[in-house]
Amino acid sequence: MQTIIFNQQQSIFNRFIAEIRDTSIQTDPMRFRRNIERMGEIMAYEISKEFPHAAKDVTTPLGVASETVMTEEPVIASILRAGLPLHQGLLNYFDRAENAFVSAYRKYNEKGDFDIHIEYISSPSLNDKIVLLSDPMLATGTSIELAYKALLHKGKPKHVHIVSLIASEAGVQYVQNMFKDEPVTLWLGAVDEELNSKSYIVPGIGDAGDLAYGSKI
Ligand SMILES: O=P(O)(O)OC[C@H]1O[C@H](OP(=O)(O)OP(=O)(O)O)[C@H](O)[C@@H]1O
Ligand SMILES: O=c1cc[nH]c(=O)[nH]1
Ligand SMILES: [Mg+2]
Repeated sequence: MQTIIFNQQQSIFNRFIAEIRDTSIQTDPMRFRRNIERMGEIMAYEISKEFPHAAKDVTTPLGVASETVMTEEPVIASILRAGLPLHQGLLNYFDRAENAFVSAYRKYNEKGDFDIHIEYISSPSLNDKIVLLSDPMLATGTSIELAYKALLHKGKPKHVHIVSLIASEAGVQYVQNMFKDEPVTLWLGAVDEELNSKSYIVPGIGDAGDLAYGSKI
């Protein structure tokens, strides 16, 4: 399984990662969402290089141009709710994609432990499709795992690109182990060392869903 980590290279992508981490910039939720969207756009561009392409003749006002263009559209499958701005960024470039949504949230008990609950799924057939499974945070990896298993009820993709912005080392290992024999590629913005006792990524960014959409009760 191939893993690509964007902030290991120098590019403007790293400024967007830095901004979503920065508490002085996190006060602007529109900028937070838009930075996530912009990273989704950059990732879509890089992922598109892996797609099948073929030559196509295009009629211009002055003649015919041959361009090598993508021949297949993905299904973009995102985990609610923090996945929404990343989904939009991917969709801005893969603008003919089909779309799927899975709800996953941490349900806490009195002891402070939590389970991941999946209650909603909306998806086209995934049989033999290229699927982009997106969620900005990959902490323990459980949400990705359960969302993927739920999506399998909608068909078996031929390739899955997991797209995440901030991951923990433990989460990356968990996902790499889970998908080691599968046609899966892991695209990550940055990998952080730690998970704290509440399974938040450290230094991370905090709660991505709350930063994008406000706190919930
Ligand atoms: O890898 P994991 O340990 O499963 O954690 C990552 C999950 O946590 C966040 O969602 P959250 O439960 O905060 O829901 P939200 O998007 O509604 O805020 C995030 O968007 C992932 O889905
Ligand atoms: O660090 C984390 C972990 C899970 N979900 C988040 O939003 N942030
Ligand atoms: Mg959250």
